[in-house]
Amino acid sequence: MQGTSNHRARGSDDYGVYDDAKTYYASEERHSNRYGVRTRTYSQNSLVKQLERMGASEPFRRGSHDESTMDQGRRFLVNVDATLEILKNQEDTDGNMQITIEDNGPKVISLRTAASAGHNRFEVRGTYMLSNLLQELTLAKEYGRKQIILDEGRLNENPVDRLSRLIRDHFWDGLTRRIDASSIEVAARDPKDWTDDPRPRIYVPLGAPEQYEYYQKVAAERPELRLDVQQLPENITVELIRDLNDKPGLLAVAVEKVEEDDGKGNKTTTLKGLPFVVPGGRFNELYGWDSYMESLGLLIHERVDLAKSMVLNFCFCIEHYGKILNATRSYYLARSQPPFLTDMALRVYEKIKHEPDSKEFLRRAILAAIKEYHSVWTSEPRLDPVTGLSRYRPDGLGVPPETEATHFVHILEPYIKKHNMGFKEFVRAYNYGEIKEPELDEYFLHDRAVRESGHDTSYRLEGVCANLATIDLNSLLFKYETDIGRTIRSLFGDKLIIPAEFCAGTPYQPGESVSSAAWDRRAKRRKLTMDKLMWNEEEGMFFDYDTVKKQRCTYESATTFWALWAGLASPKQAADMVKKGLPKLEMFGGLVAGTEKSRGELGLDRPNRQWDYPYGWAPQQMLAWTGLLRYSFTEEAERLAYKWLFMITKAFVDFNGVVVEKYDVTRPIDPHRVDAEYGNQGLDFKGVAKEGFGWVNASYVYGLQIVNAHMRRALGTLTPYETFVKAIELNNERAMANLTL
Ligand SMILES: OC[C@H]1O[C@H](O[C@H]2O[C@H](CO)[C@@H](O)[C@H](O)[C@H]2O)[C@H](O)[C@@H](O)[C@@H]1O
Ligand SMILES: [Ca+2]
Repeated sequence: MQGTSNHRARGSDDYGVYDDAKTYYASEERHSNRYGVRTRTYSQNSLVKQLERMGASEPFRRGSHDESTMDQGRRFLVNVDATLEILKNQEDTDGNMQITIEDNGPKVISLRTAASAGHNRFEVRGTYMLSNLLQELTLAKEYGRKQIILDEGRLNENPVDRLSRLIRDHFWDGLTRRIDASSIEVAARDPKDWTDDPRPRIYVPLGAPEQYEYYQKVAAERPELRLDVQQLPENITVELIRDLNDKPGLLAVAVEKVEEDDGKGNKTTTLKGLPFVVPGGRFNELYGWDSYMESLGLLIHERVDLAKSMVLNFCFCIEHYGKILNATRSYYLARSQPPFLTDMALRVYEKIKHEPDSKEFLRRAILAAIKEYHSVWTSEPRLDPVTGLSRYRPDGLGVPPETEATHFVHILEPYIKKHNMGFKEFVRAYNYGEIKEPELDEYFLHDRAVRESGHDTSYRLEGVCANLATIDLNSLLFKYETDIGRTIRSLFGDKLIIPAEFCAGTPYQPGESVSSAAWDRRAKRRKLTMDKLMWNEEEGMFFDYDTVKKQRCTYESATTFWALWAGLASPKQAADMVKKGLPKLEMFGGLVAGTEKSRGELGLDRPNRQWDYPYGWAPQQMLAWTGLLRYSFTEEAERLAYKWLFMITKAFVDFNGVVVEKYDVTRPIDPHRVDAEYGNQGLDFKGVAKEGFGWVNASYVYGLQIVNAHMRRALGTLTPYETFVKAIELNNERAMANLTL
């Protein structure tokens, strides 16, 4: 993988400068040699790798200069607590437990060198090195170290390498959850819980009796957890979901049976949760489209098992809850999120196809996707029967409880005044139908749809979303149709039998066989309808279609590029999008969610929305890069990826390793500062960031695969895109002049 090319391999007889924190700081031996005079004995394997990284070619010969060339640089002898104290008092001048370009300290600290047994000192300078020192010492302290021998390489590491390494070695693990006795405490925690007694609670579907029994046992054996185990009834109605809001809880997902040894040689069978990656911040459950984006990064980092188990968790959700949920909490039971299951399953399959059960894995995922396609996305209320296109339009009752407390204040205030009630009192009376307000019903119908769209919230969708056949959703469904058709044809002999358990909500009878032709027809029909109703050649963009007003919308959104990702656009449409659409949406840090013109004026009564200008989101970037590459717009894909990666890397360097949920792509200095809705997730850490944010982590490793090697190097030296381009042009001119033809 590109991202680790200049990192040292780990050998059992060797200390790697870039070892993960546990390996680095938990090793007694590494830090006990007070003078840092290590006799490096390189394993043959790590030696070969080291030489490869230095650009030497085989056959390698160990010459006399090897030891010095392989010297990893200076090492420091650091007293952890005392140095942390100095950093805190001297360098963290705004006291936020981070060292950033906004701190006004002297930006220099002198450390004792290990080779001199602490007699000599060396100065560590600048925000980046000092903040890395703070991060390293915070980790060292967590591992109980009082004194360490610290490699300078961990302080001045190329930032692209450092961030890639942190994502690979730390962030994925920090975001991984599984639901079973081993970790239910962490998995059940919900920072969004609004009740007075936010205790861990798990809801188990009726079709998973073993899990119900298992969690009851866990609750009985570990009363200190206060785990509340509830079984869901078969029929999950909107009234039930509303009633569960008094007792919100986690929803059970897939488990596997494993053998457990009780330590006395007795073997028993128990359940083990299939792991999944959560987005981060306040989002501590399995999400729909975040998981897809995360899987793109996980697959690059060879965490195939994790991506595979997320697909299996989605199959479980479709089988037991009828859909891939917005996320796995009781209050999300009625709504879904943008569907990506077929692409996710096919990417995992590509990685595991040599394994004996891989075909079965894919069959189950495709059957689940077929069920989801029919019963969720192409059934009413989501289906618009007139156009045959689909809309985000989930059922539900009342005010979504999981948003931040103040979110609906400005909407509800006039009604609260009218009924002369307090906020909570009004919300309850409205939710339970004691107060009828049809206008509010309409508002919340669209609000739920906005949240199902994943683009919560945006003026593109507010007050209208449930009526819109959006370009995003219909591109995704086109992708489902083409993926399903192609898979049935190429991998299942053009004949897929639908078992009884996948029939509910679909037009199929148990045992019926499905061929690719029907799926090809569906895709063709959708494309023709979308061309007719959504494409605007003059603007070079696809737009949403309002199925009630029967007109094309005008909001310019980055979702137009989803048509490229799905392969729905014609080559001419793709070229038009690049020529006319792209310039409207391309900013300093990559693609913006929508144009400023489309968002419109903001004011006291019209606050900004996080999925509008000037914010940029990882999924928009990733889908656009992939789509552009699909149509051979390599230069554009590379440029957009560079801009996004540059922005993330710069914020990472200047702001103590920060990686956040979304960025203000028009803000070169501090793009991580977002003052919209619930602010930004991923900012709130002390000393060292442990998780980043799921889809941004993924976009970083995925983007590094899109840019070329030149660009990657330029990113490592924080070269702005314009400077990089000028340097390339100059180089090209020189090369041209030197051409002797
Ligand atoms: O709690 C407010 C809203 O939060 C979620 O939406 C945002 O975070 C999700 C997780 O990263 C992401 O999938 C979504 O696109 C974001 O807008 C949640 O999905 C919403 O339903 C919820 O109301
Ligand atoms: Ca600070």
